[in-house]
Amino acid sequence: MSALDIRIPLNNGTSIPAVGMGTVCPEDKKGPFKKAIVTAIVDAGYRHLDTAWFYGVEEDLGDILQELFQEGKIKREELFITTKCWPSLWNNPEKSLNDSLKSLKLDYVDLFLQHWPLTFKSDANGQPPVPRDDNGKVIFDDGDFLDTYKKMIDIYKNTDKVKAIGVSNYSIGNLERLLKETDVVPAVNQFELHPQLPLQDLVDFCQDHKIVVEAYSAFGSGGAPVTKLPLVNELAKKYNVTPADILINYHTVSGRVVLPRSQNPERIKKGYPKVPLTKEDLENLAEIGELKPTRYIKEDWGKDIGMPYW
Ligand SMILES: NC(=O)C1=CN([C@@H]2O[C@H](COP(=O)(O)OP(=O)(O)OC[C@H]3O[C@@H](n4cnc5c(N)ncnc54)[C@H](OP(=O)(O)O)[C@@H]3O)[C@@H](O)[C@H]2O)C=CC1
Ligand SMILES: O=C1O[C@H](CO)[C@@H](O)[C@@H]1O
Repeated sequence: MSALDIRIPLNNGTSIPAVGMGTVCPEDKKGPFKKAIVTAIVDAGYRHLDTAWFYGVEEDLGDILQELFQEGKIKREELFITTKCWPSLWNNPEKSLNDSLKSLKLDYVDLFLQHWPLTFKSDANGQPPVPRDDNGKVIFDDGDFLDTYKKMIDIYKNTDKVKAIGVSNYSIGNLERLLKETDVVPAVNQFELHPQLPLQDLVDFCQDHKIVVEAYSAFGSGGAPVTKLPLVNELAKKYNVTPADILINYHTVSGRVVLPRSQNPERIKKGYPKVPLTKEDLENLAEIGELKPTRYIKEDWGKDIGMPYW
């Protein structure tokens, strides 16, 4: 039984595979990228890819997908593909989406996210992606971050380019504003989440409003520090699985999506078995972060968005 086979219903009547392959690709891993994606889809059975305009991988990903489609290894409709609008294109999400579709060589994505509730002051092509002044400080635009989501609603309602829309890195306060001022509840909210950062209030808020939670950096990002926690390793021994399996199931047994990244074909091929974590296991895991919250992705532009423990 594989966690890769679990699907979670979305509030637009479709569903999403609970485990999605993360596609952030460090510069030194660009070589193994193709092998990683092909292994994920063909050998491991991943059906969900999480990418973004910002990641700089969409052109390569598009080439890889075309090859797989042409070889008959997978069909477009069997895949769930997410992309995201970066804050440097906050006032033109349609351009962000069109750029992504062109690079990915796709007609539509299954999910289009606002990457951050932020506005950067960049040019009409979204360059530079992160504008900074001479002191290195991020240059924000004076627009309203919610305008991006409002324009995404227009795309959702008036085109066939996206099956669902959602948000990422939205705090409770940002979601409250969105729910008050717009008429499309985001299908998902994607944010950092793992036993060292359980964010139970935000998770509950999302689930109460039928917004599926997507966990990013579930291993703690580069070097996978969360896999090294003693309790995670004890549970791995108890269930005869790997620490990574425990961290994936921490989300999937709770009805959440999780987006692991790996460039290691052996790890990818193995996939993730279902692990019957108990309520007590989940509470003990979350207690780690309740006692000592630890966030691994602490981009300087994110410190004022209202997310706890920045
Ligand atoms: N919306 C947003 O703002 C953000 C979204 N994301 C999304 O989430 C995805 C994942 O998050 P990310 O921060 O990239 O990284 P992860 O938390 O998934 O960690 C990746 C690291 O874990 C290692 N790893 C993978 N599998 C295992 C394993 N079985 N055992 C031990 N180590 C392992 C990888 O090494 P190796 O390659 O050698 O296996 C790599 O060093 C991103 O790719 C992106 O799609 C991420 C950050 C922000
Ligand atoms: O999605 C994202 O990935 C990077 C970090 O890996 C982060 O800045 C961005 O939101």
